[in-house]
Order: sequence, then C-alpha cells, then structure tokens
Amino acid sequence: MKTLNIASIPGDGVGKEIMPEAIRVLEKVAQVHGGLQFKFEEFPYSCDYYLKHGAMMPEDGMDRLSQFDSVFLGAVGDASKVPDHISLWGLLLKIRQEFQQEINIRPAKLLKGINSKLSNPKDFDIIVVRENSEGEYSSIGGRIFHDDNEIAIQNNVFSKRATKQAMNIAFDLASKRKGLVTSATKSNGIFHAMPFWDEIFDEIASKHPNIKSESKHIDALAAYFITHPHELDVVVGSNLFGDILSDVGAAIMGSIGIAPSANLNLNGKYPSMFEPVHGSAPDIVGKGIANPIGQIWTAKMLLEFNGEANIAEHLLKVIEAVTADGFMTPDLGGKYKMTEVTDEIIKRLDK
Ligand SMILES: NC(=O)c1ccc[n+]([C@@H]2O[C@H](COP(=O)([O-])OP(=O)(O)OC[C@H]3O[C@@H](n4cnc5c(N)ncnc54)[C@H](O)[C@@H]3O)[C@@H](O)[C@H]2O)c1
Ligand SMILES: O=C(O)C[C@@H](O)C(=O)O
Ligand SMILES: [K+]
Ligand SMILES: [Mn+2]
Repeated sequence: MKTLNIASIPGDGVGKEIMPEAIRVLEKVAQVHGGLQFKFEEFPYSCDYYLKHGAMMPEDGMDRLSQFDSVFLGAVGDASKVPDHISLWGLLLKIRQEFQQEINIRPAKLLKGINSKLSNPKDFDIIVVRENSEGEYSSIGGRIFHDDNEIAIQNNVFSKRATKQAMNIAFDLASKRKGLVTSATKSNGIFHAMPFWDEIFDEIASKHPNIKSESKHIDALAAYFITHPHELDVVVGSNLFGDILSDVGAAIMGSIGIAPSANLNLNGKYPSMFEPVHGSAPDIVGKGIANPIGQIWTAKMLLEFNGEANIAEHLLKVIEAVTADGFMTPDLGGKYKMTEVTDEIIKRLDK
C-alpha cells in the first residue's frame, strides 16, 4: 500500500468550503485505486490564525510542512481581517519561495459541457508555465518621505538560472504537446529585465530547433488569449505575467472556479504545493455555491505529480463527464450546489 502524507491548508473564505470536498474525492480515488491511501493533516494557517497569533503560521510552521509529501492548499486572503500583502507574503508566497517551488504549472483547457466566456471558442488546450519565485514578486524596495512627497520603490529580480529553468520546462512540455512555446514579454517598455528575458528565450529556443517559438508582448498576448486561444500551446511568463494570463485562461475556460495549479519544487528538497488558481472569493462565501472543480482538478495534479498519472487521468475524465451532463455551479451557469457537484463526481469514480 502506497501512502501519501498530505498537509492540507484550507486557508480563508471558500478555501475552507472546497477543501473538504476535494478530500472527499481523494478518499474515494484511494478506494477505487486499491493500492493507495492518504494521510491528511490539516493546518489552520489563515487570516483567522493571524488575528489570534499575530502571524499567518507559527515559527516552526515551515518545518512541520516540510515533513509531508505535498501541501494541498485552498486559498489565502481575507482583506477584512488582514491586508492582502501581509497574508499572501506570510503564507502562500512564503511557502512558494522557501520551499523553492520555482515553477507554477497552470493548465487552461475547455471541458465538455462548459460554456466558455468566449462566444465561439474553438477547442483550446493551453499550459501557462509561470516563473514562481522571483520577477515582479520581490520584497526588495521601500517607501520614503511623507505626504505628497512619498516615494515607493519596488525592484524586480530576474535571475538567469530561474528564467532558463522556466523556459526549459516550457520547451520540454511543448515537445510532448503541439510543439509551440509562446513567451510573454514586455521588452518595449520594461527596459532591463524584459530584453534580458527575451535574450534568454532566444538562446533556449535555438537549442530546440524542432519546437516552434514566438515572443508576444503581454498586452497583445492577453488579447490573443481571447481571440486565438486554440493557436496557443505552452506559454511561459514571469511571475506577474503568468499570474495575469492564468486568470485570463481561467475566464476562457468558463470560470476561475475550475482552474487548477501546481507549484513545483524541482530539486526534491521540499514538498510541492497544489492549489487552485482562484482566491478566497469573499463575495460567495457561506452560500454553498463555490465551484469545487478547481480544487478537485488540483487534486488531479497532486496525484499526477505524486506518480499516479493513470488514476489522475481517470479523475479528470470523470470531472468532464459531470460537466458534460450539466452538473455545474452558478459561476458556470448551472443550478447545482457545491456538494451536489462533488457528490456526482464521487458517484462516477466507481464506474
Ligand atoms: N492563490 C490564492 O490563494 C489566491 C489567489 C487569488 C486571490 N487570492 C486572495 O483572495 C482574495 C479575493 O481575491 P479576488 O477577489 O481578487 O479573487 P478570487 O479568485 O477570490 O475571486 C474572483 C472572482 O471569482 C469568483 N470565484 C473564485 N473562486 C470561485 C469558485 N471556486 N467558485 C465560484 N466562483 C469563484 C469570486 O466569487 C469572484 O467573483 C484576496 O484576499 C486575494 O489576495 C488568493
Ligand atoms: O500569486 C499570486 O499573486 C496570488 C494569486 O493571485 C495566485 O494566482 O496564486
Ligand atoms: K488558491
Ligand atoms: Mn492570481
């Protein structure tokens, strides 16, 4: 019997609602699999935890999480309790950076039965590879002076190593898919970092002559996601560009409530972390209508990256069968509750 030890962090808002749903699904997956079991330990790290303890997690929090095979996270952020930059840097970004989860894989594809926010989408299947550890997400800088003289300086950090790594992963993925890598740039406006990014991209591209490659400015690329999603394959972007593009990707999938993501540690020193693309959705908390599919599709990625690709594929097929038959929450235009969608997925996992 293979055991996967999973640290679950429901976090804030709908994170607390969808996490139990995905765990129900994973327990069922284990039962159907026969040779797999999960041991979950839940950690209450969240904005509520911050209000009680003055920090998003205790001092030994990272040590404790490091003992697990993977971290499974819901969503972080409740601006009514803690400013967003404090909660994100104290938990989500802290885990990404300290566990060296330098790559964030964010698929965007159309499932059967789901109406995209596009009026006439062709079949698209995109993977956004987001550099996940540096770039625009840096705490280097500061604020000086007061009143109207106040100045804020924010430094971006681009290392050749992490940039190459993200691009190499993108080319590897493309070699197993349609064979196209698109780089998100802004080298017309961002004077130092983006020409550097483009040079590295050209260098990596020249080492992959069998893979097509192209650079598009982020503004044009965001529009291209809307107008030509079916032409894209793998898209590689910096931390901020990857963040924005993955929400655009989620919108053309039909809802941000279904988009999954995997924050990957590649050196094996720390666990990877799996969490949906969306946040804590404060506007729908407590209504029972949060879409559980983002968290459940994320569970599929957790299975895949823990060596269980077959059952992971089965799970995604089941999710798609459920959407194809119209079992959807209101964000997708459906009339079903969160738990009803989950129940339907669990029911069909047996078949
Ligand atoms: N990775 C993360 O944990 C993460 C990601 C994004 C935002 N956040 C945080 O979440 C909070 C809210 O951020 P936001 O409003 O910008 O983004 P959000 O993703 O929480 O919500 C955006 C919109 O999508 C909807 N939505 C999100 N998840 C849904 C689901 N599962 N089912 C149905 N609809 C869903 C919301 O109702 C809202 O209308 C902030 O504190 C922010 O910092 C965290
Ligand atoms: O990375 C972020 O900025 C937080 C959230 O928006 C995300 O996409 O995970
Ligand atoms: K999330
Ligand atoms: Mn985001």
